Amino acid sequence: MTLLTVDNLTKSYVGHGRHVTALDGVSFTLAEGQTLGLAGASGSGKSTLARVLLRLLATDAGQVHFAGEDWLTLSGSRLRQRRRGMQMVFQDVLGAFNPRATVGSVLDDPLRIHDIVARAERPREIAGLLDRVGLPTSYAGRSIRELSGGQRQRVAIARAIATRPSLIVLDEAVSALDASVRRRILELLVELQQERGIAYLFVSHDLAVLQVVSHRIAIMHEGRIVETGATNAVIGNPQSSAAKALIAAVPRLVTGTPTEPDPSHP
Ligand SMILES: Nc1ncnc2c1ncn2[C@@H]1O[C@H](COP(=O)(O)OP(=O)(O)OP(=O)(O)O)[C@@H](O)[C@H]1O
Repeated sequence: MTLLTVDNLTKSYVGHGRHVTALDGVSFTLAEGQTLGLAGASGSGKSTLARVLLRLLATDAGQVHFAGEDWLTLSGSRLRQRRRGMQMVFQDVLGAFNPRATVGSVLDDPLRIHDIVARAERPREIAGLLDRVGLPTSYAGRSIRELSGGQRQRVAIARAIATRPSLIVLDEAVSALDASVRRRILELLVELQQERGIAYLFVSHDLAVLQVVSHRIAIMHEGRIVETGATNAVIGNPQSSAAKALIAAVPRLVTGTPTEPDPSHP
């Protein structure tokens, strides 16, 4: 079943005498429980697309259907209600929080705002979320600033899954992490997807990361999707010059091996 349909999205930034077309007629679909990897060089429009989908940024034109709804026209209480279905993990989303905020309060927010479980149940739910992302439950009392980058991303993932979403948009979610930490976070994401049937839109400039998690890959270049296909077809036999350039930029990429996404080979 199709979960997300993006149709002809267009977005320009205007200001300081400049006009930049960041999205130029972007269309794609994403099925339930699947991962679409969105790759592209810096400035190709990936973050703009992620922000438009999350309703953090308005689009100029185009449509999005998400979970059967006309997503970009939702507003007010209906939008607030439906946001629980689409969550995000950004490069350092927790960096935007008050650094003194505790892990427990960061996880309590979505549970309270979206009324996921009764108030009395929340501490147990928070402990379960921490445990699921591989953190000790005692971390609920720690402040965000005490955590390493990898631990922060685990909390960000726990926060994203707290509302039991059908889609998580990840924007360079593992890019700032060391290779071994990155590999373990990718494994966790793959496990969570298999367990819970969550779809991911996984934005990264790094095709080696996308190869691990993606069922399909879309390549962005100058605001357009210039190529899309099954992960190993795109990596093994790229058609566009943008895809070829991204592949050339990752020497460790395993090309020409038609296998399923495998979390043990990042
Ligand atoms: N707030 C803004 N004001 C003006 N131009 C912007 C703004 N945000 C992005 N742009 C421009 O829009 C284009 C697309 O940027 P975007 O950040 O979406 O690309 P990206 O592929 O995510 O790149 P990166 O990986 O470097 O973040 C770029 O040319 C960028 O300079």
